[in-house]
Amino acid sequence: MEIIQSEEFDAYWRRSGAAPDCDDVSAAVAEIISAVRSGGDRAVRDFAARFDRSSPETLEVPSGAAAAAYDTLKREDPDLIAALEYAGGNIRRFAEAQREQFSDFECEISPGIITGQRIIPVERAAVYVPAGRFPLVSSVLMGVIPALAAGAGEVVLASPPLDDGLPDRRILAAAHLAGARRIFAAGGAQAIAALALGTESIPRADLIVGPGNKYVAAAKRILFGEVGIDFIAGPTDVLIIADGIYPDGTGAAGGRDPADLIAADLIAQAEHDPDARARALVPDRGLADRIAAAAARQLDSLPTRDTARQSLDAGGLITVYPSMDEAVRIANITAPEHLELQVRNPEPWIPLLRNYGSLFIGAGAAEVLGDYSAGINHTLPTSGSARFTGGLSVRHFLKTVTTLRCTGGSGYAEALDAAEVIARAESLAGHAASAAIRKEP
Ligand SMILES: NC(=O)c1ccc[n+]([C@@H]2O[C@H](COP(=O)([O-])OP(=O)(O)OC[C@H]3O[C@@H](n4cnc5c(N)ncnc54)[C@H](O)[C@@H]3O)[C@@H](O)[C@H]2O)c1
Ligand SMILES: [Zn+2]
Repeated sequence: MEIIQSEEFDAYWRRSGAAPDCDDVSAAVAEIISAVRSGGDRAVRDFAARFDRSSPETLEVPSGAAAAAYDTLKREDPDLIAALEYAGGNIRRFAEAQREQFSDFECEISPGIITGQRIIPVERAAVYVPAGRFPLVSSVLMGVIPALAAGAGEVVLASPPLDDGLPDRRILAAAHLAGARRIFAAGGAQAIAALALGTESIPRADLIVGPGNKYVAAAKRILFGEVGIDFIAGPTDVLIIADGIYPDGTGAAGGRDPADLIAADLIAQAEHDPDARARALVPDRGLADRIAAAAARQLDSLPTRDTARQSLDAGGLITVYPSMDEAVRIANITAPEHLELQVRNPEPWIPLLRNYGSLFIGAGAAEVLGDYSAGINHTLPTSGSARFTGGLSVRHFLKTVTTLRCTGGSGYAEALDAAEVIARAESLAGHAASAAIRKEP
């Protein structure tokens, strides 16, 4: 991990940017997309043979396989099924509460002019579930449950095939539990291309959501427009703003150095991917050194230490800030996917923080709860895209469309007059005539 002073931050950021450079994969991904466009299923299978653990003859998972995986797992690993059901319940309750915030309405904004909004769910939503490095069982729940809460017509899922030609059976079980209709054994850019364009056996989706590595992210970026996407949910990142003091003000939780807890949260991020970014903002160099030392210690016994080390070596950063105002400034520039506010008194800072996917308020609100079980969504904007979007929610599966009704009256006449005048200014005589012909003679 690198430790810098806050006055060095701006230069660091200009040099390194929000995320590792993914431009290097754009050309390769564009080729994958065009191969799938012309070759359909066969191209998907060819790429699977190159990049995945198997190349399944049949891309669609047979119906019944997900239910069977669920039944088997319920016997063999009942704790996992119970945990997924618990998490799914929280995710569903939150998604349903979000859905209630969207409503149809009509309002007469001027006599005879009635404008309206209608909320219409997308017809077919596809959820991508990553499984290159780790089978992200939780991503099934995070994608499928909000889609169903939104009322999407059909929810399908794609995830890379393992050795047996099927997605990880825990992913299948979770898909059954969450209610995905059809499942495809396809991964990476080829899966995104197939879902966006349609192939012989994979139906074309209206919207693709879900996280993925840089190949998945690049494919979503390129195909956006031909298909709807949620946003770029690429290699993950976290920023922890700490003051080294626990909420009880003692400076330690159960005698434990806060540095241990901060290091644990940084490592939990770094273990995802060498491209993951784990960063902290701390008030003094001593705490920064203790975090770096704690991270080194904790890594030793971690099974995922190789990936975590690569990530921390490449972009792990602790910045020492002189004041909370400066910490807030840096946090807003960083626009992290996850922002943890591990400070004694978080409240005053919350309104000043503007760019993040999810905010974790206080030392107890661990990011891992957001990842899995608390109910908020873990599919969040990365690469600084929290500057302009929040994370996955029911909103992504809903279209806010508008309606117009005209019932005559003074407002109607005024609107026709104004339309005619503006049309003439644009030299669009046909538009002007279309307004004029509706006027009272
Ligand atoms: N932003 C979020 O909300 C969020 C949440 C969870 C996970 N993530 C991220 O999801 C990612 C998961 O990545 P993953 O790799 O484990 O799984 P993945 O399923 O995203 O990617 C696996 C696929 O990558 C493709 N691939 C691998 N090497 C390739 C190559 N050289 N050329 C072309 N294609 C290639 C393969 O087709 C393979 O199927 C991580 O980066 C993680 O940080 C993000
Ligand atoms: Zn995580």
